[in-house]
Amino acid sequence: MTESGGGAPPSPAKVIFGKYEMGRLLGRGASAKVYHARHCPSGQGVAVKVFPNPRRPAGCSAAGDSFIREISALRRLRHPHIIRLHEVLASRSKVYLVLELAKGGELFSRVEDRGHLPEDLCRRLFRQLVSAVAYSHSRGVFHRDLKPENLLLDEAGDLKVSDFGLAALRSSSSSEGDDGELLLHTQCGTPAYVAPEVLARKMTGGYDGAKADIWSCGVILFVLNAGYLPFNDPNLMSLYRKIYRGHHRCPRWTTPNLRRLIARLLDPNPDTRISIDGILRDPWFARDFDADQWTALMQPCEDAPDPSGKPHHRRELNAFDLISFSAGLDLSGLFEEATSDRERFALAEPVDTIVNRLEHVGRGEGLAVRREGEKGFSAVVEGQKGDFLLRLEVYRLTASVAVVAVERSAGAGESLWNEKLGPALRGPVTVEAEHTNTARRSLPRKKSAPSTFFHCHIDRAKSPRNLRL
Ligand SMILES: Nc1ncnc2c1ncn2[C@@H]1O[C@H](COP(=O)(O)OP(=O)(O)OP(=O)(O)O)[C@@H](O)[C@H]1O
Repeated sequence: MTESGGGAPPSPAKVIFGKYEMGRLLGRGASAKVYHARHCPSGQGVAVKVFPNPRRPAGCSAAGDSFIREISALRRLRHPHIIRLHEVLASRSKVYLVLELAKGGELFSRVEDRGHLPEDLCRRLFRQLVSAVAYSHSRGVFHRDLKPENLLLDEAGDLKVSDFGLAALRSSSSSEGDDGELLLHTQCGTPAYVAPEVLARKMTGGYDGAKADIWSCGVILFVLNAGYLPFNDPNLMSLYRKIYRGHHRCPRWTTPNLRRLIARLLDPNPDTRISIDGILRDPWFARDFDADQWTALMQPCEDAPDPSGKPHHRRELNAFDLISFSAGLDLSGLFEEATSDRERFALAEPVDTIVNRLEHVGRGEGLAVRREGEKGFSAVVEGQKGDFLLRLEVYRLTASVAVVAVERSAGAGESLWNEKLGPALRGPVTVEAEHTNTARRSLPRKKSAPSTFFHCHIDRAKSPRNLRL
């Protein structure tokens, strides 16, 4: 939702992480607030989406899940009509997504202002939307919350799809082209834009994320052309009934070809609903269509130099990887303050190297170090009389990156960790932040440690030139 009249900034000229000057509130949604900000070194305008601390149980719409989904989705996507994620920053209490700024605001406001849009403009925006959706699907990302409020505009009035907080991702292990196998079960989205099979998921045992997004594109096309929703009712059950039936009435100015395409998009049966390929062949969509431009738009964008002008050295791990590669691995501890008996941090080393070093140092101190566990590695360090001192769990994130979880007993365990094992394990290899020589991406060990415990940089990519539809 856009803030009318502009909200107050979080605090006057507040600069976060030493490089983003926070400005006015651009909008707020269920899970986050979005601020205008200026990247101080380059002066470039950005949008900073601020999520609260995700210390919460998993769920479809709450903030914790939402930002992980959004990061995971956006890191796969580089497309001129999808909002670009520049950087992820985190403090103990908040996660910040630094996003490309959409200077033109929400498409929704444009439709509200003008009542409805002329047919040629509908076609241009719809093509841009379909190109973004087709590209996302080809990269295994299903948006699941497509609606005009999530469609932003840039300065030139071109479309930018945003808010992937409800997206579903096909696991990278599944092969390309098996979209049909990704049957989803979670009911997400905004009722007026949600496909009938999503509402009926309990009966069908799942739905196809690609077909559900295509339905939402149909609702959006209808809204652009009509200026009102195809299915609307203050009573939710009546609304659902209208959606199941798929009955809609196009305004009188709708041309026959557009009417036919809308009917094929708003087909309540996902099996007979038009596919992306069908849309490309549709006469209304295909009018003056440039197939070469389309093909180019489906290619991932190339990388571009860092906006700060510094050479960018891509590292194997950054905070962003920590979050988005963490499926199945509980990294919630990374967002909690370290306590005196427990902490977690990441190391840019293979699991085996870490455990070997732990054994080496531990034995040098006359301690027993036992390896155990199958999930990742657990190493238990015991004192000479067999009393428990430390438990370390070392999880593999990538071949050369691991997360270490430490639990220690009070007294001897704590001093052993602080004075010997901790420094020996962390050594000089703790993952360092991009653009800073001193900051470390490990959790702070002591209360005096800075509140920023990691940040990362995400490659910016060039938009292919002349590829706007
Ligand atoms: N990149 C951006 N550039 C400009 N404005 C933006 C940007 N991203 C978001 N906004 C504004 O902030 C509002 C809220 O953002 P967004 O929809 O991403 O938040 P959310 O909490 O994920 O929403 P939801 O309630 O749909 O989950 C948007 O509707 C839009 O007005």
